[in-house]
Amino acid sequence: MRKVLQVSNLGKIHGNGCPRCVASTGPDVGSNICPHCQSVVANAAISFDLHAGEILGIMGESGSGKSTIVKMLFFDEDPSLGEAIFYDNGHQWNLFSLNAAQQRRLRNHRFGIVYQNPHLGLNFNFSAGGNIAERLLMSDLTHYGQIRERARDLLTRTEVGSERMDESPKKFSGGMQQRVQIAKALSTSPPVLFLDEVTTGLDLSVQARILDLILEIQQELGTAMIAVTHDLGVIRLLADRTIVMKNGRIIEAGLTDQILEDPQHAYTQQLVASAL
Ligand SMILES: Nc1ncnc2c1ncn2[C@@H]1O[C@H](COP(=O)(O)OP(=O)(O)OP(=O)(O)O)[C@@H](O)[C@H]1O
Repeated sequence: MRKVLQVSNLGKIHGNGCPRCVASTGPDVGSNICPHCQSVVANAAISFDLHAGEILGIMGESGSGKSTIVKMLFFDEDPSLGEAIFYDNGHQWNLFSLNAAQQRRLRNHRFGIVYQNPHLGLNFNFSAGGNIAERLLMSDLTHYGQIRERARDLLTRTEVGSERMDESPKKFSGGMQQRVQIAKALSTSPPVLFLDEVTTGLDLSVQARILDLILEIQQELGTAMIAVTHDLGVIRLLADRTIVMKNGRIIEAGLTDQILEDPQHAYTQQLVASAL
């Protein structure tokens, strides 16, 4: 399958860091805090590929470093270590060597993100349609009629309903707000979509419908996605392949079915057993 992202040895250290940070933290030590300099090694030695059209799950307990991976790839945080290559229409972008304008361009055109907290993904002072328009205006589409048409389409497709286009998302339920975030992220037809705990905190039936929508998008648009979650149910339903994290490191990676049926690492075995 065609590769869209190649992540190599990525890592993030909060604090001054020291030469012993990486070797002195991780699952073998049971901590992500460097005993020598007290820096937090949010993650290190993170390597994986993302292929066109697949959903890659990143699973692990709170604090294991999952969200930090997505934050670095979406340029919300600068990495301390490693690199990532984005393969796009014959171009290869070395993500962390790009200047700020190039990074902004990728964020606005080629990557989309849906956050757990809708306040991070949406501007609650704008209408649902206005939120989509805001993203489209940062890309190439500037014609008012075309923007409204695109917003209407997206809100229909994500089952928010085009009749609610001019309402603020602050009046919407949590599930609807996630749908508006998804519509906004999809507005530029990005080949890569990042999903950070998108169903956490929602009712189970609402969660199920959002997960169905995500699968429909994968099937219809062939969008490659990275889905960060601590929920094994979400992994089971969405992810083709899964990475399991603990104390800032990948402890297991492979096809989701294999990981769930025959987990190799003791920690994964415990996670799977506790969800049964
Ligand atoms: N700005 C920061 N300064 C210091 N430590 C931080 C900072 N941001 C994150 N961390 C730490 O980095 C580690 C990884 O955080 P991250 O948010 O990636 O974990 P996570 O697995 O996504 O957890 P959660 O599911 O709770 O969001 C945690 O120990 C966290 O406390």
